[in-house]
Amino acid sequence: MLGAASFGDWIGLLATGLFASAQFSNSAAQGAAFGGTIAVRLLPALLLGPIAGVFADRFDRRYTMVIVDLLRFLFYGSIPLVPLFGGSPALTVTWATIATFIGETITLIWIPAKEAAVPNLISKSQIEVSNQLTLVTTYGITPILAALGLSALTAGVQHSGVSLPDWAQPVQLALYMNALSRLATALVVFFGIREIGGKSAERRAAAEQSMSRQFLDGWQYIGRTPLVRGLVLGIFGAFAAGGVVIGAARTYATSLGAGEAAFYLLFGTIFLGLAVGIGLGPMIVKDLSRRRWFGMNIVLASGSVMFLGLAFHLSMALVGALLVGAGAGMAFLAGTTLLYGEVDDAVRGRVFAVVQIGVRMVLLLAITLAGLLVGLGSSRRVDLGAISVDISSTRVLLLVAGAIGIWVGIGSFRQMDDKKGVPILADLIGSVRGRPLAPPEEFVRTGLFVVFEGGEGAGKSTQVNLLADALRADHLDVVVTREPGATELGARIRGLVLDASSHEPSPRAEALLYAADRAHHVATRVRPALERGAVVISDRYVDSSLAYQGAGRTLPVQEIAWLSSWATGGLKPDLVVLLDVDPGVGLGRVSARGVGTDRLESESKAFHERVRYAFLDLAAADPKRYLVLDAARPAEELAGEVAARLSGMLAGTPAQSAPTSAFSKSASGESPLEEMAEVLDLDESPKS
Ligand SMILES: Nc1ncnc2c1ncn2[C@@H]1O[C@H](COP(=O)(O)OP(=O)(O)OP(=O)(O)O)[C@@H](O)[C@H]1O
Ligand SMILES: Cc1cn([C@H]2C[C@H](O)[C@@H](COP(=O)(O)O)O2)c(=O)[nH]c1=O
Repeated sequence: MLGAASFGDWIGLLATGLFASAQFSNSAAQGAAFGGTIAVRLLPALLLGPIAGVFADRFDRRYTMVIVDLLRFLFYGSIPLVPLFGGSPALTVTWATIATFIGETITLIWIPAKEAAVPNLISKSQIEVSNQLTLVTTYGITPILAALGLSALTAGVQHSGVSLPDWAQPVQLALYMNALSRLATALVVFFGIREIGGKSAERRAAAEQSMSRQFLDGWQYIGRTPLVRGLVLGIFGAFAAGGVVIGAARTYATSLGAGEAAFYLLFGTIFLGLAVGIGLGPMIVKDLSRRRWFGMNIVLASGSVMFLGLAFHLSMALVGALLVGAGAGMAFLAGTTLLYGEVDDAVRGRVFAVVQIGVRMVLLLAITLAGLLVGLGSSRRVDLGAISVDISSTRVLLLVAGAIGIWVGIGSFRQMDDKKGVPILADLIGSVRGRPLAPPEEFVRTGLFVVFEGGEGAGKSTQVNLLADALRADHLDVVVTREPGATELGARIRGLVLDASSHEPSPRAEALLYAADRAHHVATRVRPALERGAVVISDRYVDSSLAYQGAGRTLPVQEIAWLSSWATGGLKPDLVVLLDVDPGVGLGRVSARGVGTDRLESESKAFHERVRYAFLDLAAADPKRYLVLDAARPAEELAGEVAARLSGMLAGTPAQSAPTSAFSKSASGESPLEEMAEVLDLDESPKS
C-alpha cells in the first residue's frame, strides 16, 4: 500500500511541475513554473519539519496519518479542478502552488508518524527487510514507474489520435491518481491497521508536557545518546557525499571530456548504485554487525567520492558513481534499521523527523554548495604522457569531500563498534561467507597461555612436562592440560574420536567433537586458570583442528577456524611451540612405545604429511606467536629453547612478580628457567 502511495506521490511531483508549466506557452515561464512548483514541494520540509516529529509522538499516530491523508486527497484532487471551473492560468498555478505547499507541509507530519509506527507492527528481525522494501519502492521503483507511466500515458494518447476531454488529459489523470492514492492509504490505515492507534503510558506522560518542551527533549535525546547521535550524523555524512557528487556532476562530466549525456549517466548511476546497495547489500554481508556495516559504508561512499576525484576516464567515473550510490544506500539502510531498533517509541517520531528533514537539507545544501564551488573554481590540464588529466576545482572538491567523509565514517565506526578487537577485513570476509567472527569473550587474563603443537610422536608431552617441572620447581602456579580429554566430558569425547574400535565419526562430526571438547576445556579449565594468573601449558589446541580436520580431512580450513574461534570465545595462546618432525620419525617413536595406535595415528602417510605442512604454514603466517623447533633434536636442547623464549615472555607478568617466581634466584644465582636456557647457552631474548 505504501508503495502504491509512493507511486502516487512521485507521479504527483512530476505531474504538478508539468501541469504548472503547461499553463504557459513561453518557455521561460514554463521553466520557472516547473522549477518553482517542485521547489515549493521540497520547501515545507525546512519550515515545518522540526515540529512534525512532535506531532508524531504527541498524538494518536493512526488518526494523524488518516487525517493528513484525507487532507492531501482533498488538496491534490482540487488542483486539476481549478481550470475546469474556469480558473485563469495564473489562478491555476497559484492554487497548484498553494495546494502543493499545504500537501507537502502536512506530509511532514505523516512521515514521522508512519516511521514511528512501523517498528511497533513488526518484529525486530523483520525491520531491515521492511526498510529495504520501503526504500527500494520509494526511491528506486516508484519514481521510475511514475516517469514511465506518465510518459506512456501521454504518448499513448498522442498516438491514438483520440481527443480526450479537458478533465481527462494524461496530466489531469495523473493528478487524480495522486489524490486517490492518498484516499486509499487513509482507508487502509483507518480500517486495516488499527494497531497503529493508541499510545503507550510513556507517550501519554510525555504529552502532558508543552509542545516546545517535547521538541527540546527530542533534540536533547539525540545529543545525549551516542549511538543515535553517531547514526544521525553518519546518515547526513553519506548523503552529503552523494549531494557533492550530484552538485559537481555537470562540470565533472566536462572535465572527463564527456558531454551532456555523461552527466545524466553519472546521475543515473548513483541512483542505480543506491538501489543495488539497498537491494543486495544485506544479502551479501549477511550477519555482519550492522553497526560496523554502517561505518564501513560511509567510508566506502566517501572513498568512492575520492576515487571519482582521481578518475580520468568515464568508465572509472561510472564505477565510482556506482559505489558512491551503493555505499550511501547501504549506510542509509543500516542507519535507519539501527534507529528503528534502538530508539524508544516515545521519541521515535522526533528522531525520524530530524533524520528526514536533515537528509533533505544536507542533500540540498551539498548539491547547491558543490555547484557553487565548482562554478567558482578554475581548471588546469596536466599532461602525463599517454593521458592528460584536468586538475579542476571539481576534482579538488571531490577529494576534500571524500576525505572528510572517510574521517566521519572512521569516527562513527569507532564510536559504534560492537566487536572491538575483531579484525575488520576478516569479519567482513567471514560474514560474506556466512560466518561472522565473534568478539573475544571478555575476561581479565593475567596468566600466560602456552601451547605445544606438532604431529604424532613429535615429543609434545615430553616438552610439556619438562617446562611444567621447571616452572613448578620455582613454585609457580602451573596448569598442565591437553586436548582432547582434559576434562571429564573431554575424556568421553576423546574415547569417541580416538578409539579405533568404536564407529568412525564423519569428518564434520569429528570436527564438532573436537570443538565441543575444546569449548568445555577452555570454559572450565583454561580461562579460570588464566584469570587467576597461572601459566597454562596445553598439549594441543586450535591448530591441531586446523591441521588434522582442515588439511588432513580436507574440510574448509576457514570453517574450522571459525568453529574453533566460536568454541573458545576467541581465546588465543600467547605462545605456540611447534615441534616439527618428519611423520615417519614421529610415528616410529609412537610405535616404539608398544601400546598400539589410535584412529588418527593409523591414518595414511599422506594424511600426516598434510598435517605437518599445515602446522608449518600456520606458524609462517604469524611468526611472532610461534616458536618452531626441529623435534628431531635432543629433548633437553628443545626444552632449553622453550625456556629461553618463555623467560622473556614471563617478565612483567603476575607470575614473575609472585613471591616465589621463575625468576627467583637459586643458589647459583639463576632461576630454573634460566638454568634450562643455559643448557644451550641461549640468551633470553624472544626468538621466532
Ligand atoms: N626429542 C626427542 N628425541 C627423541 N625421542 C623423543 C624426543 N622427545 C620425545 N621423545 C620420545 O618419543 C616418544 C613420543 O614422545 P611424546 O609422547 O612426548 O610425544 P607426543 O608428541 O606427545 O606424542 P603423541 O602425539 O602421541 O601425543 C616418547 O617415547 C618419547 O620418549
Ligand atoms: C586437539 C585435536 C587433536 N586431534 C588428533 C591429533 C591426535 O591424533 C589426537 C590426539 O592425541 P594425542 O596423541 O594425545 O595428541 O587427536 C585432532 O585431530 N584434532 C584436534 O583438534
